[in-house]
Amino acid sequence: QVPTYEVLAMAESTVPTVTTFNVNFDSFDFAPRTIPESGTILSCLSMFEDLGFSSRWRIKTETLVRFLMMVKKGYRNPPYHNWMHAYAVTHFCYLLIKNLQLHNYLEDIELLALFVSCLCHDIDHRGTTNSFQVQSQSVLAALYSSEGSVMERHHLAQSMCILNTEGSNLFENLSSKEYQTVLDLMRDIILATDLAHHLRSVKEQEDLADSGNYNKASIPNRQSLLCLLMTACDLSDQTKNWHNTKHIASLVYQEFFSQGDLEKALGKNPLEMMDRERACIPELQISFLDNIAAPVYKILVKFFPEAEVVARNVEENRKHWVHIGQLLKLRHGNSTQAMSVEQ
Ligand SMILES: Cc1nc2ccc(C(=O)NCC(C)C)cc2n2c(-c3cc(OC(C)(C)C)ccc3Cl)nnc12
Ligand SMILES: [Mg+2]
Ligand SMILES: [Zn+2]
Repeated sequence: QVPTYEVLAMAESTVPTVTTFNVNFDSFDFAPRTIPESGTILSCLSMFEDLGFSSRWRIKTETLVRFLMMVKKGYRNPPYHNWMHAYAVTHFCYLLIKNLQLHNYLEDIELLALFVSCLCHDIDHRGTTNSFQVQSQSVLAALYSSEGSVMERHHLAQSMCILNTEGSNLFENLSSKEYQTVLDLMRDIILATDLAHHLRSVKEQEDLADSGNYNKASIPNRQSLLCLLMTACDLSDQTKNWHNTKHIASLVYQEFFSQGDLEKALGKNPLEMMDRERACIPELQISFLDNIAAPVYKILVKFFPEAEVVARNVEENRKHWVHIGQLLKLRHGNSTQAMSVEQ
């Protein structure tokens, strides 16, 4: 945790330009997890600058640095749902804004809300699912289970606390109307990161893309697109090279299997994907790509053909999983023992 004044000193002297980190920083092929965690705060600073948010919304560098440090500190350290996930998700949002002329589809304040939501969307995640909160009768379930989206409501509440803290309120110079709007948008966007919400909304997003009738003047159209873009950011590790994708799978299953261990200890039967005795990772990843990830990027490409490369990368990664699945079958017969991800 670099102390604020050091980051400030660095920031005040030169907020590094985005390409200071890597000339490829604004390309869909760039893997943000190659940035060391120690450089992520400054990298977020440079993304705010580069997107023109700091000047457009009169965000003081000092306030922005404090906000970023509070958000980063707000994340715990489970294998997957940690600060580096939030940073990678935020970087993909930066890529979308830089490469897809989103201002022709969304209002400026919606782009600000989307970008800040990416930073905050999983804050204080414990590495367990909504259903685990309910099963284990956690405090968060007691607070939010009647409304559903237990973890997402908590991520939102934590984000609001940071914005309400003196010195880290990013939106301090927005008008009261803008302020209310950006908070309402963050609520809709962060609640949209609940997988259950996504599965209910994806058909509508596909129909909108297929209709070719997207209308920037339509609030429901804009809301639908914002949810699609948020999910595309949340899953963006699947759009990078195989090395990245394989690494992410091992992080996700470390988290899932730990939850499965907890559920067994509670005398519950975990889902197969959470049970290290039963899960077959290649199979599970192929169905995750087919049923959840690939459809999101196919719809994205229908809206934005120039994003074609990300959908292609997802297909490439699927091929790798098929290959690994075949290798496993050859080596271990058809045993369904959970195998570490080889190669
Ligand atoms: C590599 C990778 N494998 C995954 C395998 C399975 C699942 C899973 O939840 N299956 C549940 C059954 C009922 C379908 C999620 C996986 N996953 C996510 C993810 C996405 C989420 O939700 C959004 C972003 C809205 C889609 C929420 C949480 C997570 Cl961990 N991120 N990366 C992964
Ligand atoms: Mg989440
Ligand atoms: Zn996430």
